[in-house]
Amino acid sequence: MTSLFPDPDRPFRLGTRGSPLALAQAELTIAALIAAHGWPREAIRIVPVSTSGDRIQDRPLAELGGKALWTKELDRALLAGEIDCAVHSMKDVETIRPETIAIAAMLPRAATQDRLIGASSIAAIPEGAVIGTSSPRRAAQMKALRPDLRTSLLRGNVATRLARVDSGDIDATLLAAAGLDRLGLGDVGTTIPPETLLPAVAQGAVGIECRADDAVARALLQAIGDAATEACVRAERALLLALGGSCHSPIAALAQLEGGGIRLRAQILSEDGSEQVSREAMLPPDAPEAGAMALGKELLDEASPALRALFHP
Ligand SMILES: NCc1[nH]cc(CCC(=O)O)c1CC(=O)O
Repeated sequence: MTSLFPDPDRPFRLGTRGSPLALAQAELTIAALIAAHGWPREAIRIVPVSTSGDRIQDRPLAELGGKALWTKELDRALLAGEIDCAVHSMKDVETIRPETIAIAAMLPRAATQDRLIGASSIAAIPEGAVIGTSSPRRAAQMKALRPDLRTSLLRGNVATRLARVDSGDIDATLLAAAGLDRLGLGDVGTTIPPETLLPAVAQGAVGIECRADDAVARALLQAIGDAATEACVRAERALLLALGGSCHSPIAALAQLEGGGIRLRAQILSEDGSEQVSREAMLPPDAPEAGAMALGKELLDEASPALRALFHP
């Protein structure tokens, strides 16, 4: 299609949070756009946008209002026409987006697993040790596997979290392998397989949003979208929607292409890990949403009333 870009006077403005991980994800997006469209680097300008999630570090995300903390300032800049697209970790993007904003593309998914920092395996974590995490999923999963462990709130960017383990403030933590890899920390920590720790919805996926009515940006971004990633993340997000979709409740899910279908594994847990329900389903890759939502309902049907009460479908 014909487009305004590249035009040195009108670069494609790419909005991103300013954290090192967000900037690394912005650079991956820029590399994909350059490769797809043959643009010079100057055709794209990074516009850093500070979000409430970046500014408030001392309280759990769930308490502060959830994932909107990562998106609302970027949404505003997008809708105000200050940026042409916004790059996000899909894990941090709310399940229900404004109708005026479209998820135009997702980059090929990176590693989906968590890595354990501070011990060589979950079994090797000392008795009674403190796991730093701000994720209800990780806290519940660790307590399910090791009821002797305690958890303490750990927020901040990846470097801050690693430093808290190094300083001995906490004994161990879990971080997304994707984030560590993107920061050049591929050798940090032990990768835990999904059979042991099922990851968060959309972990490892980078999504790029634009205004829903911006056909030019949408087409430019669609060229860098990875269909397999988009189908799998759509399935995981539909499951999250059926469960009431928030980061307040311990929910884990992983969709992967397998033998021409999508295999969706899902788990919900009580906050202390004492109860967990796991289910999986094979879904059609072209329309996984209905089956994913049905799987979410199955999980809730199987849960005790106390566990079900954590969710708001
Ligand atoms: N909630 C923070 C967040 N959002 C996305 C990632 C990692 C990158 C990804 O999952 O794609 C992280 C850090 C972490 O969980 O270790």
